[in-house]
Amino acid sequence: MLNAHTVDVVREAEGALMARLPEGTLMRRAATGLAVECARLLPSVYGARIVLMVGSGDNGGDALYAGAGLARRGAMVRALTAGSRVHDAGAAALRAVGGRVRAFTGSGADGADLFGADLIVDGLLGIGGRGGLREPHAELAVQAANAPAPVVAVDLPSGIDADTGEVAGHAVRADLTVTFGTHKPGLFIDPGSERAGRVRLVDIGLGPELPGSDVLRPQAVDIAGLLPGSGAEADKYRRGVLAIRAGSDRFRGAAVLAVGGALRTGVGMVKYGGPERVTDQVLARWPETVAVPLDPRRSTDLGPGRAAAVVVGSGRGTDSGEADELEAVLDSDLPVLVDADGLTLMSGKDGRGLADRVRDRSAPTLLTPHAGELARLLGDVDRGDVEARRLEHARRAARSFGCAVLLKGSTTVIAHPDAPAVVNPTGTPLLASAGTGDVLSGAVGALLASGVPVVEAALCGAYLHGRAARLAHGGAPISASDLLDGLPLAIAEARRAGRPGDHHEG
Ligand SMILES: NC(=O)C1=CN([C@@H]2O[C@H](COP(=O)(O)OP(=O)(O)OC[C@H]3O[C@@H](n4cnc5c(N)ncnc54)[C@H](O)[C@@H]3O)[C@@H](O)[C@H]2O)[C@@H](O)CC1
Ligand SMILES: Nc1ncnc2c1ncn2[C@@H]1O[C@H](COP(=O)(O)OP(=O)(O)O)[C@@H](O)[C@H]1O
Ligand SMILES: [K+]
Repeated sequence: MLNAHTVDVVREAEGALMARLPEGTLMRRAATGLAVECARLLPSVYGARIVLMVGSGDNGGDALYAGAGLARRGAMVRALTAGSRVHDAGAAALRAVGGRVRAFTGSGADGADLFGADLIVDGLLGIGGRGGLREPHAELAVQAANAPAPVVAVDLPSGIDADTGEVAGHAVRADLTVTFGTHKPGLFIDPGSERAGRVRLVDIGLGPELPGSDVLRPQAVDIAGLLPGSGAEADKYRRGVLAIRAGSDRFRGAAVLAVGGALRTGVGMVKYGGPERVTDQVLARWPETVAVPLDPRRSTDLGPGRAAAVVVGSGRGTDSGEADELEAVLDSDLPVLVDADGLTLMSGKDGRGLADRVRDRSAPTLLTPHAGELARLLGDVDRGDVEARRLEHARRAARSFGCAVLLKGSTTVIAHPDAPAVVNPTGTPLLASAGTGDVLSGAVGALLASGVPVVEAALCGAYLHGRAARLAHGGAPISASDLLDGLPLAIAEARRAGRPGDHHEG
């Protein structure tokens, strides 16, 4: 797992470490690591034209010291400063080895330097950044984006919120981010993560000072360890029975996709309950399904044999019959995944108290909203607020409903009231098509039915779902049905990553 820590935690850990070390040690370590990564991006350091964008804080200091190191190796380094002051010692170090330092004015000469650079280093703002970029920082970010050179962000791209990934206005778009000591949550979560490019962590000795993570991001090997039936975990989980209450006469495909998602992820048995015509279609595509034609659907009977988990809501409808069904499912003592129309019913103000039923459950519950559904569940925010600060809103919903929440979208985040948040690294815009969410609900449901704990099941399901999208057609566009063919490939890939000596980065 990759770890991320918030700004307050990083500052406290840095304070404790700095108190034990000679002054300037940490900045020297950071700048050395930064210079090494910059050099790697250049065909030759000697003669390379490097432009540093330097803000008034220590982030600018890191850039200046790294620039001095590169100038010592023959690079032509220019620093364009923004803000009221500049890190004096860093500027002196750069000047001492022939680098130039001047204030950015937006003149033609500044533009020419940026446009003619071989490499641009963004040392405008680090963890001290607050709110949207002010001028002239914003103008520098725009000019860097228009220049052809690769951009390396120092610690994090300037203009993204380190704790949330929020971007208010302009932000630097980096090809590579060199971050120090630990990852910052904003590097994992969109819109920030999308600005960060590749992320490299430089060890500055902070590890022993850091508490447990605020946010985790798994790698392939972590997923391998969670998958039922793989290696040492083989007898930990018993492949169980999953009951699926998805799809309706209007949305028959949702049932077919959810059942397929479960079967392809691996489950002992799927029991499908729904209207007769939908059931026929599910059986035609997946004859291994045990079908329970239900009409009326309010039946609480989950069919023959005891289910180990229930998926409810995808494409199901929001009439009173479906509300009855959701109520009955929530009253069971089984792990329950509530998706789509189930979430709409929970947000309803019809006095049924479905949200309270979720709060009162003692068995695990997982809500799987997209940003619009989460906004409706929370009631006092809109979709845009949720998309801007995904982690904050997923956490709020997890606390409010006392259960696990998987927030779908450009970065899928998973929150639970009693656990660190987890961010899925495999999301891809390939998934942004109708029906992919139904596949996800089936896949996560299968893991729940196999006994995987709720946060891990959500994470594993989202991870495999994202990999399946890429593997199904080698990165070419996919439909939700294609995703079903990608799932076995994704599972095989994760298993390979779990074999000793064959570890992949996630
Ligand atoms: N604290 C430490 O021990 C270490 C810190 N390091 C570096 O220091 C950075 C943090 O340095 P600072 O605390 O000086 O903070 P920053 O360098 O991130 O920025 C602080 C300055 O930016 C200005 N500012 C804030 N928001 C702005 C906005 N939206 N638009 C324009 N200006 C804005 C502030 O007025 C302040 O002058 C880290 O990100 C990292 O790069 C590293 O050298 C490693 C060690
Ligand atoms: N821009 C995006 N980048 C990555 N993943 C996305 C994006 N948009 C949607 N997704 C993913 O696609 C799936 C869509 O699910 P959902 O919103 O429920 O749609 P549907 O109900 O049509 O299946 C989710 O897994 C979500 O995380
Ligand atoms: K920066």
